[in-house]
Amino acid sequence: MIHFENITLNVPGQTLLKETGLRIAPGDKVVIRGPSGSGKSSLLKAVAGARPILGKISVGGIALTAESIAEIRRRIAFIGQEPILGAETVREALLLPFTYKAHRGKQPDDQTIFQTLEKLHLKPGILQNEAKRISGGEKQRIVIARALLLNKTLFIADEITSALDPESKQAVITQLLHSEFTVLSVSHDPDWIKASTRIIDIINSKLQEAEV
Ligand SMILES: Nc1ncnc2c1ncn2[C@@H]1O[C@H](COP(=O)(O)OP(=O)(O)OP(=O)(O)O)[C@@H](O)[C@H]1O
Repeated sequence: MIHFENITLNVPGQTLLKETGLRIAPGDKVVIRGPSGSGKSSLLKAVAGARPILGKISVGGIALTAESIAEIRRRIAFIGQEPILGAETVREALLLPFTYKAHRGKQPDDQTIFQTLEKLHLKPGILQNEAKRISGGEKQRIVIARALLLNKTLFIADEITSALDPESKQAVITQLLHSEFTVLSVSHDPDWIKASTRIIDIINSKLQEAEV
């Protein structure tokens, strides 16, 4: 589902990561661990074409290039540490993709929206809130809700449980990790790591698979 081949991640004056290969298969739940500044977030961003990286990345058989970035982003649900919802209210943010040509006419009804929010331990009242005023953990769950409503199956998630209360965290773990989805994540949360199927540590600028 995601392949990395001969990748090198540089910051000025330093190589953070140099790796010959990593293959993530459909349905894998991969969590990346490593010290602060080791390049975990950068690696996730590189998959979405949002961080320069040397080497080859492919997603669903499509090689990441300047031309294919838009198509790859359409396939991925990227949940960053501080999502920008890009709309005035939470409802507008949630339904934003359904105003685009690719999803027009497929807007979910209110019942489906409420059920999706409930799965993520969010109350329907949040829809009326100003998008920029909800908490970071709520923003991340709205991005997940949007991806579920769009039937996305490939999730890239950067520390998405660190700000959550236990019930919300369990809801997110159930939706993303007890699922058929493919998930590439960064986390230090023991519950998230336990529910993942593969653990990869960044050690001395290399990716090293750990025992699960
Ligand atoms: N767009 C960028 N351009 C240049 N350097 C960057 C960029 N983004 C991040 N960096 C640098 O790359 C390094 C790795 O950052 P990254 O956020 O990937 O680390 P991380 O392992 O996710 O850290 P943390 O656990 O603290 O979030 C840091 O030194 C950071 O300053």
